[in-house]
Amino acid sequence: MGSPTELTAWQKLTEHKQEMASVNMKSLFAADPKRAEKYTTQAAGWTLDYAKNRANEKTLGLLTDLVKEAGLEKAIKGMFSGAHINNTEDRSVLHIALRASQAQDSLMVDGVNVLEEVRSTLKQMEKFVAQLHSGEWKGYTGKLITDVISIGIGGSYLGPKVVAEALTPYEKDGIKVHFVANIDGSDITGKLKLVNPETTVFVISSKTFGTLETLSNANAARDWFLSNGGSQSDVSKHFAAVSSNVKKAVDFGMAKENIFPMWDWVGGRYSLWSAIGLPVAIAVGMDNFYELLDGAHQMDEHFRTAPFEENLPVIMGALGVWYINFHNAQTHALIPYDHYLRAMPAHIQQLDMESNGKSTLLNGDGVETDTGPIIWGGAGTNGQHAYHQLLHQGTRLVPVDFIVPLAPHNPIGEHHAQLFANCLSQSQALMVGKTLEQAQQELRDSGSTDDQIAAIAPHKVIPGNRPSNTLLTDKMTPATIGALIALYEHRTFVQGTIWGINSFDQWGVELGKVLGTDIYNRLVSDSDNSALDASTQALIKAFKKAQS
Ligand SMILES: O=P(O)(O)OC[C@H]1O[C@](O)(CO)[C@@H](O)[C@@H]1O
Repeated sequence: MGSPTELTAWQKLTEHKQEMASVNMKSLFAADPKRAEKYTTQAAGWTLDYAKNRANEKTLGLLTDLVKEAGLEKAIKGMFSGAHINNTEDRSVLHIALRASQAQDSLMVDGVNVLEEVRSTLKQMEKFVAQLHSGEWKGYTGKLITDVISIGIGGSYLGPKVVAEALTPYEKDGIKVHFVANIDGSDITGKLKLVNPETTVFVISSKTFGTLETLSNANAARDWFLSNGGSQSDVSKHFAAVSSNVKKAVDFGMAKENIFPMWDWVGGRYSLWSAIGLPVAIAVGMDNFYELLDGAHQMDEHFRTAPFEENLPVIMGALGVWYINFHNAQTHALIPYDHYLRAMPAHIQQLDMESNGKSTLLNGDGVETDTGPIIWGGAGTNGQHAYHQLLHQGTRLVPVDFIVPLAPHNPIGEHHAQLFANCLSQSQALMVGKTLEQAQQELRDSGSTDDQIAAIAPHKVIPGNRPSNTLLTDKMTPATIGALIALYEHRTFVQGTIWGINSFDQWGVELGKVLGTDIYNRLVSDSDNSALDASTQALIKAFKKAQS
């Protein structure tokens, strides 16, 4: 596909944007008492209320036309059948296979039934998790394992970390799971201070087993283990790996049976459902891990089969494009009103920005439109006392997704009712805003003079008409969290398909890696740096001076 600007629906949306310029969401609600009902839809334990958007029936009709014209139906079929939709790496994109239903027994990709591989890996995980929790697996001095440190970065870290944190209420007793990612030595140093080498297992998660940060941290962990009582022959009792590079993991000292496979058809940022999710399974048990997979599968089935007009990832993806490309929204905020889900925006940020931060169309031409937005956010209500000011009165349009459960995990006092009320009040305030007349009246009612009203009222005006979605679920469970993350995975794919880009490669990351190695070599040698730019030369000099 070429540029989406060539699509008829895109051109109609450009015109339609002008028609909508004077339409306020408040008037859309006033004109249609059924608006909330009409623009609410459900799937996999989630209700999406998308009524607070700058959209009417025509907008939504045109957005549906757009996804159809962009070939989403074919793209979905391609993904679910294992076609090589990652064209630049000539790979299938099959995170959906990692959570396929047990009722499906084959998914043939390039002559291999990938479901057999997935299921045998799940069995291997089951065994490993059971051995750790039952106490059958012991450390080198015969003590029970109390801590697992997962070492990985990017997709081999964020997804599992965020989900493990989100599932805190489901943690099994006995084993504490920690995560290390950063090459900054403070990360691993801090975690090693918490644990005992006799009772700690390290899981090294790296699809390639070649990532600088992960290997450096894995080596530091092994050195620490060896210098604190462990011997080389004990390494296999304390280190496991998740990787598609078995040879490198064996060379490190892992026993073959403690190496969990990965496949090139799973992208890093989509890999938490594979053995990369092992730390999650250890933290919450395989039963909950299976629930997580099942929730994601429910969303997959919804995405695959529901009409686009009722399809959550399609609606959210298309509305996102409406704001990014037709309203110049540069960012999109995710605000979970759930303490355990507070790190979710970071995972979706990685998922979306590594996927859709692209400037080249599938056919190799440059894009003519904006693509993936900056994804950001954080937990409500904390953000209300920080960045929400910009959401309400700043100059930028920031579409928001509010995510909130109906029931809390920790019902104390009025906390949950207050949390829920705050969530609703934010989406309401973003939509209704405050007019100058309202601000003036408020000041008048509180006894302000005319001069004071004239000076202060303009500052109290809140433009309103700012869009948001609300995602509601009964409770944050493994299944609903699985479905939620799958929803965002598919939303990303919908948008990538509309823009005509490949959401599944990440060539941009490579340049930083290559230059990082080059500069590291310069820091630790007497190389001639005169060909480098003056700024980089000076910074290298500063580092070397500090070491001398
Ligand atoms: O699992 P690996 O091979 O260590 O890679 C880690 C991460 O690095 C990235 O390539 C980005 O640098 C991610 O896509 C990936 O999840």
